[in-house]
Amino acid sequence: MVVVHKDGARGVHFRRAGPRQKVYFEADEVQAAIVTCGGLCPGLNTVIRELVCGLNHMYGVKRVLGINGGYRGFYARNTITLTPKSVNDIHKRGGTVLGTSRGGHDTKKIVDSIQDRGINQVYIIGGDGTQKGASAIFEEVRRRGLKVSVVGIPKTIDNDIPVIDKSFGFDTAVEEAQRAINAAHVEAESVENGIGVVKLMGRNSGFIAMYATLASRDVDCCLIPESPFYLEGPGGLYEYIEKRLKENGHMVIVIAEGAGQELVSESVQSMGTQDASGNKLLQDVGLWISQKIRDHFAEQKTLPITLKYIDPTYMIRAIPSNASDNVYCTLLAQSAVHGAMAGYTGYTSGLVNGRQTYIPFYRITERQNHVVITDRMWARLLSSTNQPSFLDVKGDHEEKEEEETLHQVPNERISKVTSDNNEISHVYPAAC
Ligand SMILES: Nc1ncnc2c1ncn2[C@@H]1O[C@H](COP(=O)(O)OP(=O)(O)OP(=O)(O)O)[C@@H](O)[C@H]1O
Ligand SMILES: O=P(O)(O)OC[C@H]1O[C@](O)(CO)[C@@H](O)[C@@H]1O
Ligand SMILES: [Mg+2]
Repeated sequence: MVVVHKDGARGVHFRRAGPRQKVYFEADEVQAAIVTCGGLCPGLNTVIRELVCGLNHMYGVKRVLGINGGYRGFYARNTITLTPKSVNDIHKRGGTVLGTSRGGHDTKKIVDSIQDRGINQVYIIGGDGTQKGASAIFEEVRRRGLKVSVVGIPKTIDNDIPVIDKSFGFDTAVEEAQRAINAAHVEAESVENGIGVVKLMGRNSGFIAMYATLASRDVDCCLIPESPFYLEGPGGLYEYIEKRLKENGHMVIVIAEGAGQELVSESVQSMGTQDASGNKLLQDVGLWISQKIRDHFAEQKTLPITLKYIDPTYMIRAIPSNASDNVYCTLLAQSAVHGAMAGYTGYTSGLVNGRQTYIPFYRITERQNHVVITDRMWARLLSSTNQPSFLDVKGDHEEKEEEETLHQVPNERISKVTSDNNEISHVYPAAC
């Protein structure tokens, strides 16, 4: 059964991944290359391993090169020969055996290198930036009329790549985040009015924070970039912390690194810089919020708190992938190989509605995936933590007050629509 939204976009279908009857490349003419770009993610080595083994075992391809250190490795570094033997154990290690980098994408130099080395299959593993780079390589390869398959494999622990169900490594990262949350909870519940603050990755998308919170059940408040929050006044964070401490004696806050950046910039001078790939560098919201909470309760003098701040940032992405991510990485890599061997190009291998598919690059690069705070999952989180939605921002308050002052009806009588005849009748309130 196919379930569609009544008003949703129709007619977007992706080609199903898998082996094809007709194989475009002869095994001995294939010169494949693999590159990993952007930040680390659990499962990178598994994908590399399964690409090498898939090419070799399924199609008899013997020549596979590893490009060292991300995109710039195409023109600035030596390559590594990859064989099933050399990659045999790498899935047990975190990181990427090929190395990675940000920046350094020079389309012309990269395609020159592809041409010079006689590469005819390029497997590019990386996040949203990497897929944009892969798309530029694909266009340049096409412009030059080269017989080269350019294939993307989506990677990001932030889960910010659109269309696909989720990115590999995400489950592993969420699982590892549990350890930090658990530590924060143990610290918080061991003292009077203890607060544990955990900062997790997610610069534009709060998926890791949201799923880590839902998985844990120890988290009382989850703050993500998509849901602006405020500290002071009714419905604010300080009020909620006070309530939670009075109710429960301790609390845990999970905050995504991209949350509340506008608040931090108000009080800390913005660095206003970017990384080598052009991604905005963020302020440390975890440190900032911890200090704000400490200062607030110190000023109040009514509720002495103890706050512990845990920042497991790189720990959740520098680890090997768990069992389910290993399976997922294997399927992505095998699908990528089948597509390239069949002669497809300009696609990303991805899971869509539970099916392995080939997604044209432009679908992946046209937008970013975000937590939709009006959607079910965020509502489920709010029900689970019972935290404020922070939708009642100051502006809304003012509006509400204005609305309330409009209700100046004579207080003896109120209007009601009757359910049986739909006529408006006037009834007296029960208390009168
Ligand atoms: N618009 C773009 N066009 C071409 N290349 C790009 C573009 N954006 C980024 N890249 C290149 O892609 C590589 C990785 O980009 P980036 O550092 O943004 O990481 P990413 O792939 O988005 O992964 P993540 O954000 O998950 O760490 C870099 O080498 C960068 O130069
Ligand atoms: O310090 P680096 O390597 O730039 O990586 C940090 C960024 O990488 C990501 O993990 C995405 O890969 C983001 O969540 C984070 O902001
Ligand atoms: Mg990115």
